[in-house]
Amino acid sequence: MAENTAGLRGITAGETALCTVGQSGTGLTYRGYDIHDLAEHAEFEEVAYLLLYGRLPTRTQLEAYRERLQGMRELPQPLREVLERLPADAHPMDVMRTGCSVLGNLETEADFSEQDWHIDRMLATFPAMITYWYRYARDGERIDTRSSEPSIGGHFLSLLHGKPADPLHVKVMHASLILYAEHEFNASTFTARTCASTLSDIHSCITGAIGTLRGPLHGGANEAAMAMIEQWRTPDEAERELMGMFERKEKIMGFGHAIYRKQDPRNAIIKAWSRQLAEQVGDDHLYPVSERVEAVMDREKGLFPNADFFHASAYHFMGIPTPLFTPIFVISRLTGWAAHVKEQRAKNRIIRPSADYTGPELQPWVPIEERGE
Ligand SMILES: CC(=O)SCCNC(=O)CCNC(=O)[C@H](O)C(C)(C)COP(=O)(O)OP(=O)(O)OC[C@H]1O[C@@H](n2cnc3c(N)ncnc32)[C@H](O)[C@@H]1OP(=O)(O)O
Ligand SMILES: O=C([O-])CC(=O)C(=O)O
Repeated sequence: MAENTAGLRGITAGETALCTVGQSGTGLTYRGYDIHDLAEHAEFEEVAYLLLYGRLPTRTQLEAYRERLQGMRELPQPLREVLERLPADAHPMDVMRTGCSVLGNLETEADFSEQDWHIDRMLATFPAMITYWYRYARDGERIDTRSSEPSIGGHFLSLLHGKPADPLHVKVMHASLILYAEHEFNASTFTARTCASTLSDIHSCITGAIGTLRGPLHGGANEAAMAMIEQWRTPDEAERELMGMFERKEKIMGFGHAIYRKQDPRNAIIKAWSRQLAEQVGDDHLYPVSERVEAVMDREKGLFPNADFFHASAYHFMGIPTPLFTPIFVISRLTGWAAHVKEQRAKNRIIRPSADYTGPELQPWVPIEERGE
């Protein structure tokens, strides 16, 4: 029987030198480097450089790159004004989508030779874009969007909390941003590449990708997973409620994957950080609940946690509000999206697949007077 190709599953839709997903069943590499090595040894900015510029930076290149990004963090005043006008109850992913689009109006990519500058500018401003809106909407405060934190993750945390970031949290942010940075032809990256294939500008590519990442079947799953686990006070309660969800045929967010069949290699890494953070904050239920959910999903459904599931508890333990979880994914995945846009532009043909027609046969035209009420 022909394989089920709905959702383009199993169809090769192009080439990439950026990433392999599940090539050996469970593996993940960025430009040939294993995700375990990157998450253990690298800082996020090194991985961003690797993805965007094709090789790991030397120490001098990394320092220069970090300094360049630090110097680009200030938000343009008209963008602040737009952010202030967005509703306080807007979804932060909608804020990111609008913010990116506004930036593209204020600093338009006039020519592809400018692409690296615009990518760096987005990388530098996205943490401030979301935290400026969040702090204004929540506290009515117009925060200073500069910080002395050299890393993107530390910068995000210090703007969010209004104080220097905890060193352990900075480490977790490096790992988290590395894990989320790139994943081949996932839905949001494919959106970015499709947009790029029309020779559109970089902000349009990234804005479209943000909208695609927002959905709960993709990046939005980390928030949905948090909403689920925070309802449960004990592992036994979690197990009982999960069994009810199975009966009602509900999807369990943060589990399963379109490509991986046995495990998502990012899970063990973020799970270990979640465990360490649970110890740091003295958590006695969220981490045990998460572990029970993992065990029950394996026992009952043979499904494993994807990158999103233990990100929920990890981010929560760092004091990050749930609606900001997916915007952090944006801050990270921007690097993968942008690297794919560059790759598409370097060897472009407009992406335009075909469809099998399932509509009616050719029909005679019916004038409007003859169509009835
Ligand atoms: C960073 C990321 O984007 S990772 C993905 C984040 N998304 C989520 O966590 C949302 C929950 N998971 C899902 O919805 C899916 O697993 C997806 C969207 C990730 C992958 O979808 P698909 O490729 O269609 O999944 P797949 O073909 O493996 O599904 C096989 C079966 O398992 C079921 N299944 C898969 N995931 C789940 C889940 N999380 N909960 C319950 N059942 C599930 C499917 O409904 C399907 O059953 P069916 O054949 O009776 O319809
Ligand atoms: O690859 C996918 O389909 C989804 C995913 O895990 C990601 O984008 O990180």
